[in-house]
Amino acid sequence: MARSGLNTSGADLAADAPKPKVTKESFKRSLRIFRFVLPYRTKFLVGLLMLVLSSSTFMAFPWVAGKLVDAANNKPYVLPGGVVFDINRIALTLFLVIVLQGFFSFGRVWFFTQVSEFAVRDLRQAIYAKFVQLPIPFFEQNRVGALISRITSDVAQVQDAFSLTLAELFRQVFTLVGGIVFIMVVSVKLSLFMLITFPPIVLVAGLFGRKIRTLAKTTQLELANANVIVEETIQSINSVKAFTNEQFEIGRYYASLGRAVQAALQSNLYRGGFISFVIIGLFGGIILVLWRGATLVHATGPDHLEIGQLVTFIIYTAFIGASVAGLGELYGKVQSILGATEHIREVLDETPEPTHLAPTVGLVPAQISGDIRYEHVAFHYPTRPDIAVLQDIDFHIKPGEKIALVGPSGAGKSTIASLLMQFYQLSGGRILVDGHDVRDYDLTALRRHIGIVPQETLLFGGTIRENIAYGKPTATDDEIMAAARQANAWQFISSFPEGLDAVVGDRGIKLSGGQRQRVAIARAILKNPAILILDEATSALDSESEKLVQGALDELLQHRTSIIIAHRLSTIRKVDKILVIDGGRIVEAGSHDELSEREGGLYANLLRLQFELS
Ligand SMILES: Nc1ncnc2c1ncn2[C@@H]1O[C@H](COP(=O)(O)OP(=O)(O)OP(=O)(O)O)[C@@H](O)[C@H]1O
Repeated sequence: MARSGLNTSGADLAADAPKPKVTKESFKRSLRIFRFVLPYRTKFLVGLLMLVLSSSTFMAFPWVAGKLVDAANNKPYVLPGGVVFDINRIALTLFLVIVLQGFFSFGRVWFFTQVSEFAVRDLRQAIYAKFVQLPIPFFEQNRVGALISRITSDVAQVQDAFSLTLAELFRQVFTLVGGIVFIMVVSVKLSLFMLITFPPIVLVAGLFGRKIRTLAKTTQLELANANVIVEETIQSINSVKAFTNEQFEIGRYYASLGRAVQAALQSNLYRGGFISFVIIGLFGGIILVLWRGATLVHATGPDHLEIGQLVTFIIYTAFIGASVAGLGELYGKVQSILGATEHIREVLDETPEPTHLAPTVGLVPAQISGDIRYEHVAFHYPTRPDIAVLQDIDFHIKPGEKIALVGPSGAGKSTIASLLMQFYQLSGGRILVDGHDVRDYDLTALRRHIGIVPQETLLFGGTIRENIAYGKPTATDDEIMAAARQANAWQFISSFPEGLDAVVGDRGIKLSGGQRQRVAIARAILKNPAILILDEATSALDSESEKLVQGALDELLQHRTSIIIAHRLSTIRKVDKILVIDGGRIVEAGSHDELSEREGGLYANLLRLQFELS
């Protein structure tokens, strides 16, 4: 059976590629993600206003606090109109400033989080819609874990950006610029002295930051590798147990975690160094400024500073220091966000299959009779361009006819069938349905007329009803029950206390293989397609279930053009034609009787082999 899709292994780490540098270009590209905010721009603007107001009141605090110290020093503040502000009034103003700040901060959080929740919902929706509409080769070229992290962790980063990081970035820049303006107003001399201490701090912090980012990237990559192990083993837990490889997997995971921890420890060493550097630099700077400020308070003449002014100055200096440190941290965050938006953008920019287009593109047949013609079809999988999987496949099935594809494993049987569904582009030849090239049909319209019962049915985690109705979401209960009866499934469904509402468990694991298959058959009966692809897998069932499934299949096959991928030759004696496939070519064609009598033929050989085995 062709692996119809998900790439759960392989080594595509492209999706976890290093984060982009914060360049003008990357910034511009990721700004495109802001189109998801556009529908909520009013709320966003109100949030922005609240942010400006809360940052402004925050900046007013040191200034008013300085005036309070001056008032305590018998120098009350006098407004230009002559109104005197004594200690009580200034303290009251200070309180008012804080209350306002609290209010504006609430507004900022309230509006920004609303915008981020809605925008992120839309973003997730857009990514998911894109995922389900992307062609199968996309899923073969990307790892499931990496794709899931697009919609989980990458989106979470963007959510952070919308709700917190942006506001934080703005607040820090505002504090930095505002702080510098305010200290200049208080004392140019002291400000210049203070600013001399900053460039070295910023420079060293920048170097530190770069090192931390490289190390953090390694940690993330190692962690992602460890997560892939968890994901793969959980998805294939049966194989892990069957091969008694629990210890091996535990060891593999432990080793991978060990590498992640090593990388994290090294990164944290630098991170710790960075923090202590910022503390020492910051406080060292404050002490220097205090010392210089104290001498200015002591001095007389034009350089003299009031104590209140010094207090104001020191608090602003602390603000400035904190915002520089904060900006250093934010740089890393902005970088992660740019990385995340880049990943998301890549998915959103992928070209989807032309399904569900409105208006439709191409032929939209209300009915099809099911005449199928493969004309010199050649094909290779996009992931393996050098290997010709099919060559010169040429056959015709008349409406209502049944053909069987037989041949050794890996011969290309499932691939032939999946090409009818247009899961992949042909590399040569063409396929006609009712005389028209399949590419001329509207993709959704054509697929609606084709049903498939796969070799191994994975059900969705809901109820049996939901799983059967997947073939026709508008089906009534009566239709669902009728389909279940025809598929020989009603007997076991009605034996469950919850009947159709019985939950099938993740991927249908609460049902047996035969039961799952009958649910899949009921689903196909409900869909009622003109063309049916049947990947026979009755070999996995015991003879009782096989009889039930076979009965259900006979019911399903009636009056439909059918392509049966046969594994057990005993089940296809009645088909109109058998095509024997070997190495991607049709090597024999004919009825069962014709082929079984052909001396030295592949079919006759396969038949003898199976007969001997049974
Ligand atoms: N998604 C895929 N990507 C790349 N190669 C694939 C893919 N699916 C199948 N192949 C390769 O194409 C060839 C034909 O596979 P296909 O599944 O069509 O064979 P099959 O005859 O149906 O086999 P089986 O009877 O074992 O189901 C094989 O060599 C297989 O390895």
